[in-house]
Amino acid sequence: SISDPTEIQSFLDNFNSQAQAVFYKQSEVSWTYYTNITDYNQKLMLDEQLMSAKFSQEAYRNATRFNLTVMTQEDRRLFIKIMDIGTAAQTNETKLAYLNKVQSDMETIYSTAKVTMPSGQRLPLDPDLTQLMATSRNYDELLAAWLGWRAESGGKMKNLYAEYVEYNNEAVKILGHADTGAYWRSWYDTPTFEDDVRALFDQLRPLYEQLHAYARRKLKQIYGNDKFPSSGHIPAHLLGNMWAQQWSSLIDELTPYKGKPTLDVTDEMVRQNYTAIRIFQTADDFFKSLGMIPMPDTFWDKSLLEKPQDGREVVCHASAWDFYNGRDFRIKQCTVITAEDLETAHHEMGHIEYFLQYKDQPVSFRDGANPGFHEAVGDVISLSVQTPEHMHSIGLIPTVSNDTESDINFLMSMALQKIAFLPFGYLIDQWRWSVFRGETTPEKYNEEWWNLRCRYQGISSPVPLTSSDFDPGAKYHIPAGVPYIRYFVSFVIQFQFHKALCDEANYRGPLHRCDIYNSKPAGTLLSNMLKLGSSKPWPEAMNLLTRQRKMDAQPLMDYFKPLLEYLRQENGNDYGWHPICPTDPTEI
Ligand SMILES: CC(=O)N[C@@H](CC(=O)O)C(=O)NC[C@H](CC1(C(=O)N[C@@H](Cc2ccc(O)cc2)C(=O)O)CCCC1)C(=O)O
Ligand SMILES: [Zn+2]
Repeated sequence: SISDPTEIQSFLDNFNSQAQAVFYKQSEVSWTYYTNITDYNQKLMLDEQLMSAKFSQEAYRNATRFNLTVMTQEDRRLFIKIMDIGTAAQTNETKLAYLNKVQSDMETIYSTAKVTMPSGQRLPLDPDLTQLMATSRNYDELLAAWLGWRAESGGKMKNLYAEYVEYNNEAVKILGHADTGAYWRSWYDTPTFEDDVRALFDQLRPLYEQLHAYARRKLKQIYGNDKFPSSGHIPAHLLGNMWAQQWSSLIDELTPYKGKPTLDVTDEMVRQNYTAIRIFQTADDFFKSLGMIPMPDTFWDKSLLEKPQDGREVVCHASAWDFYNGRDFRIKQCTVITAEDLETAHHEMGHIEYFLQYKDQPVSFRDGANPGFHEAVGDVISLSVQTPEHMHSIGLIPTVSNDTESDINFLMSMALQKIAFLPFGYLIDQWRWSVFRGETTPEKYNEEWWNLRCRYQGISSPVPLTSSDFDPGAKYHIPAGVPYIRYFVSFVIQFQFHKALCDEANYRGPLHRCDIYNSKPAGTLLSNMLKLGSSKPWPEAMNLLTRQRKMDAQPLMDYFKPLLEYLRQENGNDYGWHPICPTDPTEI
C-alpha cells in the first residue's frame, strides 16, 4: 500500500478539488428540486445522486490503497472521512437508485400532503395546519387537523418505509456497520454514546414530569377532565403543535402570573410590519455584533425566505445549505411573521455561520464537530435573543420587569420550548434505532412508536390505533431520513455553550437572563471552535469552548432551577403518568 507522503498529499488535494465540484453540483440540483417539486426536477436530482455515489465509490477504492499507519493524525482523519461514504457504498446501481427513489418519494408525499377540513378547505402543513394547531382551542377542530395530517402523510408511506429500512441497512452493511442506526451513531465517535444520552435523559426527566403535570392541569381546565384518560396522559393533539414537541403556543394559557407584559412578541412583530427579510437581518445583526462572519451577498441573493406564491410546490421544512464552493450558502424557509419563526431564523443562520467559519477546511472537515454541535449554534444565539432584556433592546417588548413573578413567567416560556422538547428529541431515534436493528418489525412500527410516546412524552393518541396508521411518517425527519438524536444532544450542550459564552462575556447574573450581544470576546471564542469543523474529535472542540470534554446537563438544570421549584410547589403530588398507553384513549 502507498506510504509516500507526496502521493498522499496529491491524492488529498485531488480529492478536495474534485469533491467540491461534485458536491456543488449535487447541492444545486437538490436545491432546484426542493424549491420546485416536479417529477422532472426529482429525476435530475436522483440522477445526480447516482453520479455523486460513483464519485464516492471511486474515492473509497482509491483511499483504501494507502497505508494509514504512516500518516499524520490529520491525514488519517481525512482518509477515514473520505471512506465514510454511507449508502453510496451500494455498488448495485439498481438497488441504490431504488433506495434514493423511495426516500425521495416519502419526502415528496410529506411535503405535498394536504388535509381536507370539515369546511372543505384543503390545508397544507405550512403555514395553515401549523397555524391551526397553534391557535385553535377547539377540541374537535384540532382533532380533525391531527387525524387528517396523520392520514395524508404517514398513512401514505408505511410500506415505503419498510423498504427504505431494508435497502438502507443493506447499503451501510457493505461498509461494515451493523445497521443504519449504528452508522448514524458512529458520527459521535463515542462507544458509550447510547448510554450517555440515556443518562442525560434520565437526569432531565424530573424537570419534564413537572412541566407535563402543570400543562395537563391547565389543559384539563380548557378542554374538560372527561377528555383526558385516567392513565395521566395528555391527548397528543392538544399541545399547540402537530407533534406535541414544543408547547410555546400555549404560553398565554400557561403563564403562571397573569397581568404581566406578554412574552409572545408575535403580535408586536406584526404590528411593526416585520418582513421575512427583516427577521433574517435581525439574526445577521446579532452575529455581526459578536464580530462573527456576516451573511455574504449570495446568501441574500439566492436564499428562498418566503413560500412562493406562484403555485410552485416547495419543501417548506426550513433548511440551511452549504454549496461547498466557499461562496454560496443559502436558507430555504417558508417564513411567517411569528416569534417561533424568528427563533427558527436564528437556528438556520447558526448553520450558515458554521458553514462560513469552516469554509477553508478540507471538504471532509466541513461538518460539525458532531451533528449536535451544528444544531446548537443558532439556538445558543437565540437564548440571548429571547431574553426580555434583548427583546426590549430590539423594541419587541415595552418594558423589562425582572421581579420574581416576571422571571417565572419568562422561565415558563423558555421551558415550553426547551424542556417540552426533551422526551421527543430523545424518543425519535430510540424508535428508529430499534427499527434499524430489526427489534421493531413493520407490523409493530406504529405500536412501538406510541409505546415510546406514552412512556417518555406522557402523551397518547386521542383515538384507538389501526393497523394502517404509520404515525412516525407524520414527522418530517422520518420520511426525509434525517437523524434526530442530534437535536436532543443540541438541547443539552447549547446550555453548556451559553454558560461558557456568558462567562467569556463577563456576565455575572443568572444564566437565563444573560445576553451576549455585542461581546467580541464571546464571538471570538465561539468562532475559534466553529473554525475547527470536524477536524478534531468533538471532546476537543467542547473543551476549547467550555473547558470540559463531556456533555453535561448541569447548565440546563441551573438555568431552569427557579422554575422547577415553582412547579414542585404548584404540582404537589399531582404529577406523572402510567408508562403504558391507555387502553381506551377516551377512557374517563
Ligand atoms: C441541507 C440540510 O438539510 N441542512 C440541515 C442543517 C445541516 O445539517 O447543516 C438542515 O437545515 N436541516 C433542517 C432542520 C430544520 C428544523 C428542524 O427540523 N428542527 C427540528 C428540531 C428543532 C426544533 C426547534 C428548534 O429550535 C431546534 C430544533 C424539528 O423541527 O423537529 C426546522 C425548524 C428548526 C430546524 C434544521 O435546521 O436542523
Ligand atoms: Zn438545524
